[in-house]
Amino acid sequence: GPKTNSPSDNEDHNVPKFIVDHSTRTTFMKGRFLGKGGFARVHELTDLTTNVAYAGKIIPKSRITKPHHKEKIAREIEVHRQLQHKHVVRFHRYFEDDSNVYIILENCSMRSLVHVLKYRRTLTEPEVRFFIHQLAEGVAYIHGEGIIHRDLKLGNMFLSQDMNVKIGDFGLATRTADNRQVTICGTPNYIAPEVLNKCGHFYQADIWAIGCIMYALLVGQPPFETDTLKETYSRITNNQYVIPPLVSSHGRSLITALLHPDPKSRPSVPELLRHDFFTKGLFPRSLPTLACTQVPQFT
Ligand SMILES: COc1cc(C(=O)NC2CCN(C)CC2)ccc1Nc1cc2c(cn1)c(C)nn2-c1cc(Cl)cc(CCC(N)=O)c1
Repeated sequence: GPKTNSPSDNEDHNVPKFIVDHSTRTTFMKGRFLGKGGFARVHELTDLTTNVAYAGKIIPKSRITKPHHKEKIAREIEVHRQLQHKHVVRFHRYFEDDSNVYIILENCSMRSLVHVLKYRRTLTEPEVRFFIHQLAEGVAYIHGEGIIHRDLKLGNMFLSQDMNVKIGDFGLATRTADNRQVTICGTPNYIAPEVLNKCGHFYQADIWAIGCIMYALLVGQPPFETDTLKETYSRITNNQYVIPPLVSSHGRSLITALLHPDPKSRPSVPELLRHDFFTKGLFPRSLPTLACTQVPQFT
């Protein structure tokens, strides 16, 4: 269509085809637009030295207007760059030029579980075992590094070409050390009651989010979803949700434990990984990419 001439639009779109990281003299070629989130527009960026394609978050500096914007991006980079695990999106590097900040991340070519669930509506229990187990392994690693993600959701569970879960987007993550600050910076999707009631934000809030994600994958929608944020928050505070009969007894038992209103009563990640939901049911070693669009046949 016609090139709009509004400055904001141009500044977003005027990223050159070739982007140079002068600190390492690496040139990236900008490929197709993958999507956007927060201040970032994401393109496929290919490192011309290695021909490896990445997901490059491009953040125009002109959009980083307030100090807390800068802090949020700095935090995302500072937290994410130190993490290295099979189920965490690999942070490749970051650099900046006069116009933009570039965050170069592992490309997850099967996108995220948001897209899988949109297409499939619900997943089978073996698939949910596969995905939730990988998510929990990644969360165990992050917590072991003293980090709380604080915004675990389907859209942050990226999928690699071989259908493995990669936890991404550390924009709201925090260290347990500076966990005294209880303000919620964003509106995390699966916000835990103790966070809503400002009783502090600890590892158990991520466990709660895993419960919300597990429920959404099995049932097809999140446990506390209503038409208004006010009603949703009221249901979260009152722990008001229903697990439909289609969910197995082990699935029901695990969801109930993860969504316990008292954070101290929720299972730790190691307890979660030992739950009968994982040990007493078909647990696929891998998933075919076909599972993004149809029910896979488990042999
Ligand atoms: C090949 O890999 C991808 C493909 C696509 C894709 O097909 N997007 C289509 C492109 C065409 N348009 C019309 C619809 C979206 C989307 C994401 C891909 N990979 C991909 C995307 C990735 C990452 C890794 N890998 C990471 C890490 N962070 N992000 C990331 C970050 C932000 Cl801020 C926003 C988004 C967009 C969310 C979305 N709609 O998927 C993604």
